[in-house]
Amino acid sequence: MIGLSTVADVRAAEDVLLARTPEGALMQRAATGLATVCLRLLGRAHGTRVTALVGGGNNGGDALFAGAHLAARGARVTAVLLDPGRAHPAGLAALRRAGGRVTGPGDPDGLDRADLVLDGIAGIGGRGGLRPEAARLAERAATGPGIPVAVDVPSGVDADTGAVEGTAFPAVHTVTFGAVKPGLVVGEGRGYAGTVHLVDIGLGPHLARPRAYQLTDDDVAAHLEPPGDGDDKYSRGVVGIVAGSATYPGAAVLCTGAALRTRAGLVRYAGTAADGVRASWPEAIVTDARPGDAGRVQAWVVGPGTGTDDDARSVLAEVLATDLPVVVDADALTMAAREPDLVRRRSAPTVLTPHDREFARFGAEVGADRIGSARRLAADLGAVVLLKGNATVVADPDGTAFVNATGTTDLATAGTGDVLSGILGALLATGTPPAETAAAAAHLHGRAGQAAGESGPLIAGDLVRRLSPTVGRVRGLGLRDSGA
Ligand SMILES: NC(=O)C1=CN([C@@H]2O[C@H](COP(=O)(O)OP(=O)(O)OC[C@H]3O[C@@H](n4cnc5c(N)ncnc54)[C@H](O)[C@@H]3O)[C@@H](O)[C@H]2O)[C@@H](O)CC1
Ligand SMILES: Nc1ncnc2c1ncn2[C@@H]1O[C@H](COP(=O)(O)OP(=O)(O)O)[C@@H](O)[C@H]1O
Ligand SMILES: [K+]
Repeated sequence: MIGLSTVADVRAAEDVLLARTPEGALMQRAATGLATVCLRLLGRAHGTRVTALVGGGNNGGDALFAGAHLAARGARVTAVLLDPGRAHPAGLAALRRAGGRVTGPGDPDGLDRADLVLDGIAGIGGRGGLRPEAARLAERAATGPGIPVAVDVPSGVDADTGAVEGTAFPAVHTVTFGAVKPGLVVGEGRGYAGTVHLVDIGLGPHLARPRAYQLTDDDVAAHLEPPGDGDDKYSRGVVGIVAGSATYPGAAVLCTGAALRTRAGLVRYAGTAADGVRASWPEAIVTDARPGDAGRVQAWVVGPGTGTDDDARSVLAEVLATDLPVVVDADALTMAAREPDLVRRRSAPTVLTPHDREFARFGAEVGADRIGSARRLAADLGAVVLLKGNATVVADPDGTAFVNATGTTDLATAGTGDVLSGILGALLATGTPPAETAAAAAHLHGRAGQAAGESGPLIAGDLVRRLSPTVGRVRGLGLRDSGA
């Protein structure tokens, strides 16, 4: 797992480390790591042009020292000082010694010819939307030819939430120090950070235990282990699907197929789209009776395409009255938002899987702080909330959160959510902790999306078709990651 550390946690760890290291040592580690990534991106230093946008804090100091490293290797480095009176003195001196040029914000000509632009305007000390002069430079960098590289955090991005007010520096690469900050991987910030490179400056042992994580293939592989010698079709959990309707059988077919393709132990289906499911998936055990008559299961998925009429409501209430884990998706979310106590009174795990509009039905818009919003709803309902989006967020009622690292915008197509709930139900039936399981499902779903999107636009059925090879691939990558 990759821990995502808040600004407060990074500051606290830095304080401990700063007291134990010679003055300036941490900034040297940061700047050396930054220059190393820049050299890799440029391919060579000699003859290249680098423009550093330099604010009045330590983030600007990092940019100046990295600029000095690059200048010492033959790059033509120009530092544009936003606040000349407050530019990091030692960094400025180092850059000058190495032959770098220094200008002010009125003379940022270098931006139009740069091979690489370093954004050292503001890092974790940045507050609110970029000031006009900084915003102008960020916008010019966006249209210029140079590779935009953010120092620690793209300026204008809130490092904790990913919120962006107005303009932010549109990085293609972000070189971040000590720990990945949540704002680099979630919400709008994710789009501004590009590829995140983590430079180890020795903070690790001093960092508080993170409350948010990204899962890796290695972590997800642990949720996808093949059956053991002693397993049979029942032993690793049976999932029950309540989805679709006579008018909308598609959701039932996608959800059931996704469950089968994720962990094909045994999948039961109960609902009014039984004929469609039978025709598509002879492997599933199908009934058009109520969930209680479907046979024993270890987890339920309820909601995709069920509608919200009285019958659908009574089926939802029946499923939520069980002591089994339940995934509440789509139409079931609309009904649960009207009667949240159906969820609150449960003691078994519940996972809600809203997109933004479904989330808002529970009383508040998602807003710019997606992790915070998911955490609030999870705590309010005592349920895991999987908030879908470009970077899906999972929040446990205890505050632990996960931000998904996989996926593609190709997933923005009808029915892909039905596939996610099928995957999630299948994994939840194994009895693993619900929040991490939900995060694993989102990860696998994203990987299937990436695989299906490789050859062009995808439709939801392509995800189901790609699931088996994707499970195999994630298992394999997991083995490789863990060094086996
Ligand atoms: N504390 C440490 O030991 C280390 C800090 N490091 C660097 O230091 C950074 C934190 O430094 P600081 O605390 O000095 O703060 P920053 O340099 O991140 O931010 C403060 C500067 O940003 C400007 N600023 C803030 N909001 C702005 C806005 N909306 N528009 C325009 N300008 C704005 C301020 O005027 C000030 O010049 C980290 O992000 C990292 O890059 C690294 O060198 C590693 C070691
Ligand atoms: N822009 C996007 N980038 C990445 N993933 C997206 C994007 N838009 C949607 N998705 C993903 O696609 C899925 C859509 O689910 P949902 O909205 O429930 O669709 P449906 O109800 O049609 O099945 C979710 O997993 C979501 O995270
Ligand atoms: K920055």
